[in-house]
Amino acid sequence: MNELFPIFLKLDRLNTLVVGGGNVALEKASALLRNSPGASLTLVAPMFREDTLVYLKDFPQVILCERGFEFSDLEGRDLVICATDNRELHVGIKEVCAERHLLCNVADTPDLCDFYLGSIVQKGDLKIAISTNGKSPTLAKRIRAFLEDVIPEEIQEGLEGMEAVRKTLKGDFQAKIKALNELTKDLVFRK
Ligand SMILES: C[C@@]1(CC(=O)O)C2=NC(=C\c3[nH]c(c(CCC(=O)O)c3CC(=O)O)Cc3[nH]c(c(CC(=O)O)c3CCC(=O)O)/C=C3\N/C(=C\2)[C@@H](CCC(=O)O)[C@]3(C)CC(=O)O)/[C@H]1CCC(=O)O
Ligand SMILES: NC(=O)c1ccc[n+]([C@@H]2O[C@H](COP(=O)([O-])OP(=O)(O)OC[C@H]3O[C@@H](n4cnc5c(N)ncnc54)[C@H](O)[C@@H]3O)[C@@H](O)[C@H]2O)c1
Repeated sequence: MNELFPIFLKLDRLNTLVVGGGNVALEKASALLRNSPGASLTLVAPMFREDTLVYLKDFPQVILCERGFEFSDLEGRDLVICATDNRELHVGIKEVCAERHLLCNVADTPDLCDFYLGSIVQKGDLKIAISTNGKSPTLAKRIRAFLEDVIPEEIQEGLEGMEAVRKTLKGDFQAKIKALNELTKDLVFRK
């Protein structure tokens, strides 16, 4: 059984640190920024790969610190993602994060993670997060691609229609739920 609990974070209100500036750091930072372009994000690394620098150019709020990680970098953070090539450093950072009740993800190291990144399907306002409980990120990627393909773009119109209706509904909470269930009961998605 997958016992992970998914939540949807407002990353523009949280302060996230990515330790590392190479391929894996780019993968994790781009996963965050693809979903939350306004994410408040800092990367610290003595070396930033060209690809990372090019990608991050489009996100002026992202702060780059070109030096080795220091424990003071953890001050004021809400989330930390370790993505360097130094495992001992990751173990040390994870330890201090635990002491400070800071949520920490160590890329590709499930044992050290408080949370995993998921595979994310996005269609307008609809977002679906997929987890395989760490069993197979590749399968998660395949399922994402499948869902992206079968969920129609028109889902956004449906969502906007429902939003408009729910704003106009009068009556008590139970009556609203009944009306909304009635409205959506025959909804079938076809491509
Ligand atoms: C979803 C996604 C999010 C993201 O990172 O953005 C993500 N990994 C992605 C891709 C991917 N990662 C890897 C491959 C190579 C093929 C393969 O191994 O399958 C591919 C596929 C590819 O790149 O094509 C390597 C890998 N990953 C982990 C390990 C360690 C281990 O399993 O022990 C190793 C071996 C490293 C090594 O060999 O040394 C571990 C984790 N990777 C997770 C997330 C978490 C579990 C998510 C879940 O429950 O499914 C978890 C536990 C922790 C974390 O990192 O958060 C993103 C897909 C985005 C998308 O396209 O939709
Ligand atoms: N590239 C991949 O897709 C991949 C896949 C599986 C596993 N890995 C493993 O993941 C690790 C990272 O891979 P990568 O390709 O991102 O490497 P990389 O060389 O591109 O990046 C490593 C980053 O870590 C930074 N770093 C090193 N010491 C640091 C410190 N003290 N403080 C802050 N940053 C520091 C470096 O400056 C660099 O930016 C490696 O151990 C690699 O074997 C990589």
